[in-house]
Amino acid sequence: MPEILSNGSDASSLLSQVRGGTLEAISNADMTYQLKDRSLFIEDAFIGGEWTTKEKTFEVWEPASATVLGKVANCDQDDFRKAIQSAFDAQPKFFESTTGTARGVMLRKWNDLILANQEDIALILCLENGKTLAEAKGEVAYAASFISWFAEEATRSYGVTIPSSYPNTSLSTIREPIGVCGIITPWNFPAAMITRKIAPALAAGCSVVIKPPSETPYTCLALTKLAIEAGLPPATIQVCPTKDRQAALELSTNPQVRKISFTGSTNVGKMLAGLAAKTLKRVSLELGGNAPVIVFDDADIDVAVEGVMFSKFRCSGQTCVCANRIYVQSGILKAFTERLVARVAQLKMGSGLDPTTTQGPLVNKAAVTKISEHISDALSKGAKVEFGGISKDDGKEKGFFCPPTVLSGVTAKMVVANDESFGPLAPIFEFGSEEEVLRLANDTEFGLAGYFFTRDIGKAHRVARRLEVGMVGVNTGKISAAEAPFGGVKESGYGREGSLYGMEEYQTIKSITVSTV
Ligand SMILES: NC(=O)c1ccc[n+]([C@@H]2O[C@H](COP(=O)([O-])OP(=O)(O)OC[C@H]3O[C@@H](n4cnc5c(N)ncnc54)[C@H](O)[C@@H]3O)[C@@H](O)[C@H]2O)c1
Ligand SMILES: O=CCCC(=O)O
Repeated sequence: MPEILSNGSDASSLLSQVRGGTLEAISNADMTYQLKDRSLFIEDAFIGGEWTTKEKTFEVWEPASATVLGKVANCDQDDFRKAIQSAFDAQPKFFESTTGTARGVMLRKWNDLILANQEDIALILCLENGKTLAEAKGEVAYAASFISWFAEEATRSYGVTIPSSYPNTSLSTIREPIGVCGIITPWNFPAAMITRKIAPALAAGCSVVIKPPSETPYTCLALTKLAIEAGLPPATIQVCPTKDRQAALELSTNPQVRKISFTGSTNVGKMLAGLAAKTLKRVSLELGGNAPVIVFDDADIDVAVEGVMFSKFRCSGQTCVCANRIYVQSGILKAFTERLVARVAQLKMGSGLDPTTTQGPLVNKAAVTKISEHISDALSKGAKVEFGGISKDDGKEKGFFCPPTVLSGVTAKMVVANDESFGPLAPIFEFGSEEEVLRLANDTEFGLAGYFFTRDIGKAHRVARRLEVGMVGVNTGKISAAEAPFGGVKESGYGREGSLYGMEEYQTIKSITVSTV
């Protein structure tokens, strides 16, 4: 196996300077990183418009050094109840006292403050999530793009007039905020998964109670501080970090919450939807994926390789829309595999703070173990390692590092064909015909994203329609943007985020019939 892990030890010495919530200055031989605004590193909950210190805390880890970064307030059920009550009281006042334009102005200001603090937020995000600083900066900009998008959409919340079948009667509709929204998000995009939900909720006039991921709560707390500075009424945003999952379930059961928006794993999503059904809450679910990438014989191989690199290795493979299965047609299998391996060999694993790193660590040890298990299972059933391999745990390296790996000869019988790896594992399957690959690609309970590469325009339209997914990339691995509807079909969930549809998820339609006599 080639030597990939080059600077894990640098990472650990570098990160050893920021233990225990003293995130002041981080430096190594080549660079000095410093939070310009130290007050963005917050360990409290935000309940009822107040920063709330808790005696009980939970540890947040740095994946790059496998050590504790700090300790954050661990909210209990009572905290959730208080937060929900406060959001419930604040919401009608917020909607009635603001126009869509006024909410848009606040959101715009929040967007501007986030961009003004992009470097600080990216540093916090990089430390708690592990992704590279460059990716973290990209995520902060991506997160802000949802806020600026919904700042505009806030002014475009239209009703319709409907010709009434009754004489002398006018019939029209208005859109109203659904009420208090419970927001539960994962660690892989600590900023963007939150803004993609709360920007449309606030634009619609809702209030929100957020349970940020316990692995990455700091980014959410920094964003919240800036939201309040931007003028959003404090009680419209409540943040309850917790490691107590039972306490967080209050969001799914409390009748004052009218909507749950969840991004995360399919099993947890199903459980939350079941609980929310008891009080008939509206639910949006952005769940797991098992994205196929299909490379047809007629594809431009370089374009396909770059598309796979982006889709597979973004956030070290920990993206719900990441390529999970790479189907390559027989005629170009050898050429594609060689070029993909050459590109993967250029990746460099290490601390996200090192500017030469392209692949940060995975979120925790369990994530690394899962990839090792997928590789072992595939090898035991006949797959071959083209690059990388099982992560060596020789005790020398700290951090949850996992080498980027390419496997060939992968088949539908292997675990990786059916289970989301959520890591830097690129398994290559060979296929013969379009019909065969569509059957294989759709043979999964998931349906989030799918990608394919071809230069045949007829095939492009045909295959895009036949893939059973919510989002398709044709000749590209880049499909995410504020203006693009984001969401899945089948067990990847329901509801759409971003785009012209995103705000509808947080609104109800009221019809008003007026007799004009
Ligand atoms: N479709 C999408 O848009 C999208 C985006 C990102 C991640 N994901 C999916 O998320 C998964 C990875 O994220 P994860 O491991 O953090 O998922 P997860 O389901 O374990 O956790 C997601 C969130 O739910 C909380 N949670 C977990 N169990 C809970 C419980 N019993 N009660 C209340 N809250 C609970 C977590 O603390 C976290 O905040 C992957 O499957 C990935 O595909 C989907
Ligand atoms: O991981 C899921 C979300 C990533 C994205 O928005 O592209």
